[in-house]
Parts: sequence; structure tokens; C-alpha cells
Amino acid sequence: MLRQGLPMYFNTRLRPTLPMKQFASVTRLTQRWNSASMSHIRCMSSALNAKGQPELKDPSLIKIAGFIDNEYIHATNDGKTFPVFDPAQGTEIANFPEMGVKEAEQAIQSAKRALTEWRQTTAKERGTILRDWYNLMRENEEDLAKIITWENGKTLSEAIGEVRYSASFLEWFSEEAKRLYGEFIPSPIKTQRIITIRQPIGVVGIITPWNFPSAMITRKFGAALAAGCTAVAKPASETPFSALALAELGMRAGLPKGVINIVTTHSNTKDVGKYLCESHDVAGISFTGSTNVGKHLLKQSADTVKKMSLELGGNAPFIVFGDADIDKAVEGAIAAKFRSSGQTCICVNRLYVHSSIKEEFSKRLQDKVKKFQVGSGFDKQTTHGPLINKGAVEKVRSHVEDAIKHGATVVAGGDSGATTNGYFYPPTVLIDMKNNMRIASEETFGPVAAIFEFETEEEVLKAANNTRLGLAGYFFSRDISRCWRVAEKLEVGMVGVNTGTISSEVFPFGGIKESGMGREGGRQGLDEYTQYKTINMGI
Ligand SMILES: NC(=O)c1ccc[n+]([C@@H]2O[C@H](COP(=O)([O-])OP(=O)(O)OC[C@H]3O[C@@H](n4cnc5c(N)ncnc54)[C@H](O)[C@@H]3O)[C@@H](O)[C@H]2O)c1
Ligand SMILES: O=CCCC(=O)O
Repeated sequence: MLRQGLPMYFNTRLRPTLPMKQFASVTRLTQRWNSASMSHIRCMSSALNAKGQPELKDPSLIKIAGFIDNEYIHATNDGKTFPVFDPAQGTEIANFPEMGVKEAEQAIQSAKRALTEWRQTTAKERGTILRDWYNLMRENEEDLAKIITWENGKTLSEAIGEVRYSASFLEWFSEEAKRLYGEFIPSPIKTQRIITIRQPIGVVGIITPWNFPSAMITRKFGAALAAGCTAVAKPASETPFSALALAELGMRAGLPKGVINIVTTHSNTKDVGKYLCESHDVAGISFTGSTNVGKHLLKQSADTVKKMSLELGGNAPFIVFGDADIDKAVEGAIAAKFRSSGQTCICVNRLYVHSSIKEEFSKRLQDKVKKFQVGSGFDKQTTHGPLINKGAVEKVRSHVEDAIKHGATVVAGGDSGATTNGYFYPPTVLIDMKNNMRIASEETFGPVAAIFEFETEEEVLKAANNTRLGLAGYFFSRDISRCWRVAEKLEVGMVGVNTGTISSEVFPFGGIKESGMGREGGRQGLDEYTQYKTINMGI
């Protein structure tokens, strides 16, 4: 059962929604916090089989390899590999081939060869393959979800949600492929007729983060392939399994050789990134990740004047006005703040609550947060999984310590000082936040709800917009005039009004300012992978 009104992929119930019986058989003990008492409870699961892998209906979806020309590359010539870790246990789970510039070039050439025929296919033909790929994802969604939980740590219910979200991009673009319309433009000259057509840009380089190991890839593959482009993808080295499972299903759906290629790398990431940016055979780069890396890729791509799509970091404000429905605002804050343990680009970073309701709001929020169960994503009791790695935990800890040092008060969670093998940080609520604290200006990317108090609409808009980032923003109010006013004045690419869940395949997702350029999803998603050609015909 889903909570009413929320799509499955944004389910934030305190209990997972999957038919969990099928996962319960594979659980065993590990550690968990109870964030109310901050004590340890040794009652968690790992869900792995004797090979240390999740038990899948189709184990062949687990590939430890790169993927070029529809072939798995299990090892590079020099035999170098990089490790992948299970964030819930801190243990190494696989060693992937450390590919480099040589393999990146092979992948680019494979994509270039494939482009010749792929761009000539009809939209219907491309749409059919994308649709079959979507169907295969849905048929294998439990397996794909287990792979996500294994490598990323998010709960199985969140992972199922991600698989459905991820598949929805293939479905959406299988349909949008057919709507790549051109235009007829009335000519000012009697003897001429003008039309525009839209053509694929060519081979695209795709670089994706670990926080949505599946959805950030299909959001790009779906649009690129629908437009007639071919692709070379470099998934995050923390989470390569999902990308390879997608490639396997894509091949089964009928993707011809070379249409998608996957380069796995960790130590050579910078070199591979630079190579993709500087290659004359790559027409565009689509990147999702941090603002700093995005800026770097933009600079590197300048000399070859590439088409760039950059989905970068956020610092989302969440404003609760005095006239808001407090229960709905708390529910929205939980969805927008604690999804994926706070590790999404559109997660709330700063909660601004009007002084007249701040006590009530923070009390209701902390009561809910104290009920969260932190632990392995495979455990059916877990509501919030681990962070991706040690560095992420340290960043969150340093943000909380900085806030406390400058006068913030912890009212839920906080660091217990407990040690675990996995990368956990307890969901935390801070009040008495001030603008001189790091959280006010830096993306925390973790499970910390930081509450600032405000008095006037003008003051809160100024504070909310006082950042170089502008991805998402949220606010709650029952005043319709204010809703329009604030939605228009927030300097962000996406606004949630009286809701904490905004993502969807059907609308343009993206940011302004240093949160990026371009849009993914929606009909606009195809713009990143197509260019207009104007044909002026004398008659
Ligand atoms: N706007 C969005 O849609 C969106 C979505 C998800 C994540 N994000 C942002 O991503 C960040 C978290 O993800 P992250 O830590 O994986 O980001 P990151 O920028 O460190 O890494 C993202 C990807 O870039 C690769 N990379 C890193 N350095 C590179 C380089 N020099 N050249 C080429 N590739 C390089 C990584 O290996 C990974 O594949 C957050 O800031 C988050 O807000 C944004
Ligand atoms: O983390 C960024 C992507 C999140 C989403 O698509 O909802």
C-alpha cells in the first residue's frame, strides 16, 4: 500500500512498502541506532548470500565489468581494479576494472560507429526498444532494487521507488521520441519555404552520481537515445552495479552494439572526464553531480564548444509561513528533507519557520524523526539507510558540530559517538539556527533538518535567495496570493508549493544560478540531445 497521494518512488512512510516477506528470509544481524535514545540496538540485516551478493531471481544482472560494443570488459590490460563498498557494513563487495583513457576512446569509437545507423532509425523503432527496456526494468524491479540497496544503502522500499522512477524515464522518452516535431515558418520571400527539423547532436558523454545509481542514468539515456544519439556513460565509482544491470536489460531489449557504452573507473575519473570533454567525437556532455565538478567539466569542454547539460548541487530552502497547515508542512518537510537519508540534490537544506508556529512545528517534526529507524536498507524495520561513505558522515558531523558551536540546539538525533562498521548518521533536528553557520550556505547532503526562525515574507525570501545555488525550493502557505508571489520570487528552477515531493519524469527538472543549465525529463528533456536545422527552400 502506498501512502495516498504520493507516487511509489517518493514513499516516505516510516515502514517500507514492499511485500517484505520476500526479503525477510535473507536477513541477519548487524547494528542499528534508535535515534530517540541514541543507543545501539544490534538487530539489523545484511541480506547477502554466501557469495556476499544479494539473492536475485536473475543473478546474471550482477556484472562486474565495463561495457563496450555490447561486450562486457571484465579486465583491463594492466589488470587494475577499484573497490566498491557496501555502505551499510563498510565492507568491500567487488573490484571493478579500472578503465582509463584507452577504454574511453574505445567506447567513444563504438558509440560513433553505432550512431550512423541509430540516428537513421525511425522514432517509432527507437521508442519500441525504449519501451521494451522499460518493461524489462519493471519485470526485474525487485532484483534491480536489491542491487541499489546493496551498493547505495537506501532502503528497499526507496530502491523500488527509484527503479520505478528510473524506468519511467524510459517509458516517457519512448513516447516523446515520436513528438520530435519541426516547424513550418512563413517566409517573407514569396519564392521560398522554410522549415526546421530536429536532429540528434551525436555521441554524448554521460557522467552520473551515486545517489540515484539507476534513475540519473536513465534520465539521460532515455532522452539521448530517443533523440537518436548514442552514449558513453561513466557511472559513479561508488555505484557501478546498477549501470551494468541497466546495460544488460538494454541489450536484452534490443539495443544495437555501441548505442550505449559504460566506462568504469575510479582513479582515472579525472582523465576519463577530460577525455570525454575534449574529444571532437563527443558532441555533448550531460553531467549530474556537484557544482565544482560541473564547473570544471564546463571549462574543459569550452575548446570543443560542446552542448552541456549540468544538473548540479542544491541548497533548498523550505519555508513554513504562519498560515500553513502545520501537519502537512511537517509531512512535506520529512519527505523533502529525509528522502534517501538527506542525500538528494533537491533535499531541504534550510528550514525557515515563522516565529508564531516554530515551537509547534519543531515539536511535531522532532516527534516523527525520533521514530525513524536507522540501519541496513535490507532490514524491513529500517526507515533510513546509511550515508554513502565515511566522508559523507564526516561532512554531516562537521556541519552539526559547527552549528552547535555557533549556538544551535539539537532536539532530535545528534551524534551519539557510537561506532558502527557502516556509514550511519542519526536523523537530526536542529533549532536556533543562524546565518553564520555552515549549513546556511553549504549543501549538507545528509539527514539534518536545520530550523531557522523568521518574521516577514520579505525577510525570508531574502534569506532563501541568499545563495549561489538555485535548484529546488519549497513553501507552505494557505494564502493563494502569497503562493503565487513566493513561487515567482524564489530563485530556483523548481518549486514545491504545499508539497515536499516534486520530482517526476513528466516535467523539466533542473536548476538556475550555479545549480546548473539545461533540463531533464518533460518534453524539454529532448532539447539537450537535439539541434535545430533550418531548411530554406526556393521553389
Ligand atoms: N541537480 C541534480 O539533478 C543532481 C542530482 C544528483 C546529485 N546532484 C549533486 O551531486 C552531488 C553529490 O554527488 P557526488 O558526490 O557523486 O558528486 P561528484 O560531482 O563528486 O560526482 C559526480 C560524478 O562525477 C564524477 N567526477 C568526479 N570528479 C570528476 C572529474 N574531475 N571529471 C569527471 N568526472 C568526475 C564522479 O565520479 C561521479 O561519477 C551533490 O552536490 C548533489 O546535489 C545533483
Ligand atoms: O538527487 C537528485 C535527483 C533527485 C530527483 O530526481 O528527485
